[in-house]
Amino acid sequence: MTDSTAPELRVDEPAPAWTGRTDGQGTEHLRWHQVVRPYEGARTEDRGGVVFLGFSSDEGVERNKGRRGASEGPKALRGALGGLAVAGKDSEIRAWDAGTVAVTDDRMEEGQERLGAAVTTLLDEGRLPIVLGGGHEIAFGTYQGVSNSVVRKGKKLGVLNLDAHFDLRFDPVPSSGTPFRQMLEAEEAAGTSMQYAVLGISQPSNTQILFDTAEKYGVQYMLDEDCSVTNSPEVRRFVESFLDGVDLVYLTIDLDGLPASTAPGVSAPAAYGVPLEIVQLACDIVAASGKLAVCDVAELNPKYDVDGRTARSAARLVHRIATTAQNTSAHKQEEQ
Ligand SMILES: N=CN[C@@H](CCC(=O)O)C(=O)O
Ligand SMILES: [Mn+2]
Ligand SMILES: [Mn+2]
Repeated sequence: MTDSTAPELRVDEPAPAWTGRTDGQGTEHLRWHQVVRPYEGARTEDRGGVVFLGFSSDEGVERNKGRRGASEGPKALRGALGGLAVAGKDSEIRAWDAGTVAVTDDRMEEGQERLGAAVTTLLDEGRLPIVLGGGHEIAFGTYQGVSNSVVRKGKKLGVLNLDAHFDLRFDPVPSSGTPFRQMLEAEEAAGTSMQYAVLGISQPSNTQILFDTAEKYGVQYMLDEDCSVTNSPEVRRFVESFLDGVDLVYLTIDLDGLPASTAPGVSAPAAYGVPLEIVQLACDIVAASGKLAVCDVAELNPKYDVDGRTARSAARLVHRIATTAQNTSAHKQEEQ
């Protein structure tokens, strides 16, 4: 049973009904829309499992001079994931939808705080929160959630960003381009320790000052050009070495790290990009490590998507992470 004194999770929009093709009710027919149930806070009896949480926001991308539309990302991602088939014969997948935190008007910071509070509640209950964005300002909300959770206490946090961009901008106004600088500054102020790593950096999409900032903060990164499928052993080494140096991981996926052919529905499509195979490999390694605390997916912009490609790619990654993480001991139902 969950702790009846645990705070209720507060969102702005309730979980929608999940939909998708239905082939039958037996476990051999299962798709995600038949598995995901509305999350009921302290009334949700067992622990563990995955909880999806939407973060609907355009404000960070707007402030960062990008293209609006990511606020519709949670809806598109739920829609794409709903129709995917659950893996395996006797699936142990347990998944809930807690609804959506929505940024209204320009009140982005308030939304990030509400997202953080929701993520903290879920982490403190032993869940794996998977947050569906929303612009990459989602990251400073998710980060607040993990930082304030009991799971973080005394642990070195690793933040792995799969992204073409560092998002370490020094702009005075927070946006989708600043969350990791905000985190690193918060860690400095709190005297806590965090390692930031990025897979897929596009050199032409990041000015020299961003590389200088990355160096100042000891950021580990690999360029998109070095993330080809033939170079997958080096990618594996990079991710494993990052994992070795931290206790707990926050994995954040910015879909603009994928090639524009795979992910056209973003504010800043990638001319080069990291192949889906490699992004999935990184996700697999992290999800199977037992260190994954929380994950989010950012920048899905259905307005610019083509045939739902970006939503489908994102859904496939979420499917993979949720499945792999639940097959590792860390997120299996606690045996008490
Ligand atoms: N979160 C996105 N960040 C990128 C956007 C780049 C662009 O719009 O071209 C950045 O600030 O560098
Ligand atoms: Mn990006
Ligand atoms: Mn980003």
